Amino acid sequence: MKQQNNNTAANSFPVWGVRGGFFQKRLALSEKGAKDFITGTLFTTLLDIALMLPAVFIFLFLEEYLNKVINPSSYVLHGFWYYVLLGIGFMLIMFFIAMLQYKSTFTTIYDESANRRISLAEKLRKLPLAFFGEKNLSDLTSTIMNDNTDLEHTFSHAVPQLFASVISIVLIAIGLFFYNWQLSLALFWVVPFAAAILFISKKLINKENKIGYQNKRDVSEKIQEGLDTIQEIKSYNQEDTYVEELHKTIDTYEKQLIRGELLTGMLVNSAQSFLKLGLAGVIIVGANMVAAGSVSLFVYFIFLMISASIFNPVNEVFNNLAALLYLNVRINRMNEMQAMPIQQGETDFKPDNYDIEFHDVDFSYGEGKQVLQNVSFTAKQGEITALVGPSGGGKSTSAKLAARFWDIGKGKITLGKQDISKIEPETLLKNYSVVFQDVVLFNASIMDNIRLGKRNATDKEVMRVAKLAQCDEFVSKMPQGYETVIGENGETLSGGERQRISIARALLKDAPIVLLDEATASLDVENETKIQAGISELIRDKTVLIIAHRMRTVANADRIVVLANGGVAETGSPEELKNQKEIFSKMMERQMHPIQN
Ligand SMILES: Nc1ncnc2c1ncn2[C@@H]1O[C@H](COP(=O)(O)OP(=O)(O)OP(=O)(O)O)[C@@H](O)[C@H]1O
Repeated sequence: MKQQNNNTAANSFPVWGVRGGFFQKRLALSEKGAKDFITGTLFTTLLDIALMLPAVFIFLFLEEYLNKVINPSSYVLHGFWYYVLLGIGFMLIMFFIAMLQYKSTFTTIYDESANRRISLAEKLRKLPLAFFGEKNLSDLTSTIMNDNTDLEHTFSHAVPQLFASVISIVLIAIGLFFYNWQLSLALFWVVPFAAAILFISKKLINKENKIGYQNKRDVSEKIQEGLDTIQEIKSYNQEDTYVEELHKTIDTYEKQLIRGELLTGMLVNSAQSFLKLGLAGVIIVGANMVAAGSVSLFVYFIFLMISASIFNPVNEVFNNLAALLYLNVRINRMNEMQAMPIQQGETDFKPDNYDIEFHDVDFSYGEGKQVLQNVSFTAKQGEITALVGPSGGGKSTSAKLAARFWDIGKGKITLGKQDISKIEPETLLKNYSVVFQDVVLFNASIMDNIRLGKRNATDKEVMRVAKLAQCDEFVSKMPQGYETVIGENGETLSGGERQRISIARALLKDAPIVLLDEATASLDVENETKIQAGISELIRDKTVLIIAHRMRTVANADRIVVLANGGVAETGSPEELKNQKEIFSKMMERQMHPIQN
């Protein structure tokens, strides 16, 4: 069974070409979100039109009663209570439309925003590790959290209002032109000019927005960098330099913000002021028409009332103009993330055996230098294969490639004769227990941290593997034993304790392939010896790929692969390689007699 295409996998984000597809693509909405957006816009339009009801009420009332004052013999059809009921009716209509508009824009937008965040997080989960090497993590968090929060605001306030004000003004304008085209012309002549001001200024504001967005990201990256490297900053007395750089970055952002606000404010104010000329037009033209007797005082009065409030929704749009123009920048960022290619493959994977074979593998990280070249070796099931060699030779890279953390450039890596690049990464990784030197722990209890290896493991199972991994010794000294919470990334533990938890986790997972990359490097010799029993259980009958700088750790391996300068320099049993007197034997010598060397 082939894994679903990335675009359809998570909450249909975004599926082009279906109904509402235009809004989906343009506004980075889900299929449901696009439909909700259309409903929200319709209700906002209805509300904008309903806001004219007080004017309609006054129109109807005055038409009847003013007529009576001017012409006492005229007949009054409706009494006082009719107008009381009509007023209440209009108020109820406005109330219900406002309620529906609120629900269809605000409530649904927050649902959509939650879905969008989940969808982006889901996408991130599926991206290859290569992606995270190239991207700044604070930038990704900022896209998922901050950009989405800003979009929430823009989608609930500005975007439906933008569409609604255009639709409602066109509809009201058509009605008014039929009623009195001269006064309507006096009111609406300003619209094309105000639109032109905005259209022309859009480019300017967009340019400022782009710079402002980049500056904002620079600030959050700088803060993140400071937090990540706080230890180094303190130990090398770099506080002043860091604070100075942070000041500079914030200063640039602040200046840009002020420049952007001034520009937007200036352009928006000129467009808003221009719209006011519509009311002035009605006052002047209407007064002349009343004087000439071509329009009644009453119609003039009604037009004045409508003119005073008809552009209110547009002003609301103008007030959110910067956010509206920012929309594109943010949506492009999200679409960019959604469009990133993910690793795909078969989800139905049942190999005959668990031999890992590298066939002429070439690999480089991104555009950088070639890290592996023509690497070929086999790690057999039931055997321990040790990768050794000088630092930077490509050992960790090979171990990670064996689990498809990255995809290779040339050649092939197979597991049980099946090409791993054709197997869906999560399916593949179910077959691996991995212990790296950089252990990642969660701010949870020790029990839960170990249970990560097998979610449904009982407490008894967890304790058994914890004992094998020599966790008992330090856990028994903790206040709540296995229930002790170990802080963010296990900050309350030593390096060796963290590694033991990681080994217990791998023991619990009990997968057929075991990758141990400097898994015991942080342990002292005594603890490493004690833990060997646990490791022996972990690796029994499995395919084991082990990386260690300590030669005593790899001395019991069945096969040694020496990686140097990105290629396989030697391969054979430890005994064979010792006799060859090349890299491996020299490394052994050097560690056994460090002084002579
Ligand atoms: N994420 C990465 N992005 C770019 N280059 C990398 C990355 N990881 C490793 N490299 C480079 O790839 C080469 C091989 O690194 P690798 O970690 O595989 O070596 P190693 O043999 O495991 O070294 P060591 O014994 O020091 O751990 C090195 O030149 C290293 O700088």
